[in-house]
Amino acid sequence: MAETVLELRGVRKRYGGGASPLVEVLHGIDLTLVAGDFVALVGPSGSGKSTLLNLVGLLETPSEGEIWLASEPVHHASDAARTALRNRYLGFVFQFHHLLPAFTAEENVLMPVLAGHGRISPADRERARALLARTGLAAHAHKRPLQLSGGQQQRVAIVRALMNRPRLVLADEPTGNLDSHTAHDVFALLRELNREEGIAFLIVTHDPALAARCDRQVHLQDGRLLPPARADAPGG
Ligand SMILES: Nc1ncnc2c1ncn2[C@@H]1O[C@H](COP(=O)(O)OP(=O)(O)OP(=O)(O)O)[C@@H](O)[C@H]1O
Repeated sequence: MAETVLELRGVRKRYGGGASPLVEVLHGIDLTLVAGDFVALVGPSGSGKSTLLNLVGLLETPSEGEIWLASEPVHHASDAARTALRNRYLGFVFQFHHLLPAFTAEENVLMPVLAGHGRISPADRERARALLARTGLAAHAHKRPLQLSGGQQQRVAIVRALMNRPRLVLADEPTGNLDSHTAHDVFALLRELNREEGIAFLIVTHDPALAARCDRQVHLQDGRLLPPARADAPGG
């Protein structure tokens, strides 16, 4: 059986308190992802997708419930521990790539290595070059972000997310800023890297066509996950 990379048990998130009213936006989320999973997180605006991604990304803490990454409980981790856990287990891809404009593609890709280990080894450089070549960017490794197209910039951001060999990549509208043809290519690349590297992906997307290309869709509505649609259900 594939190794569990993420487990949420009864996760609730509330905002406010004190002078402002307390509002619960996630009402008891249970979710499991295993190695190699390729899962779309879908739901209407305001349903809680970003909140859920921020909790899994250890950018926020749950009000109740448990979050496990691999076999580690992370819901009570300190700020310092969360930073270390993020570097060890997680990669991030956002709608806007957030590449550093003053640095080349290769330097941008090496940033998480520097952040995680404090130094860059020859093996790290080799992995960076191999991944850039794998994603069709060999000739662009020494260019700065502004010298690259939108699709190329997003591929650099994807390579950057994979550098530390994460168990799980969290992608928030990773193709939301691209034209549909480029979005298709970038999504296909995510899929190939998922298969080749066995990394699990949790992808927030508003695009039903892209969501349909994932192995599984999890639907959030009003802060709750809907039961999975059954393939044998009428109309399903
Ligand atoms: N810091 C906060 N304080 C108070 N309420 C918040 C906070 N962050 C999010 N919310 C509320 O939580 C709910 C879920 O928001 P969230 O951004 O997670 O939804 P979403 O599904 O990602 O929406 P979208 O698709 O529009 O990005 C919304 O009602 C939002 O107003």
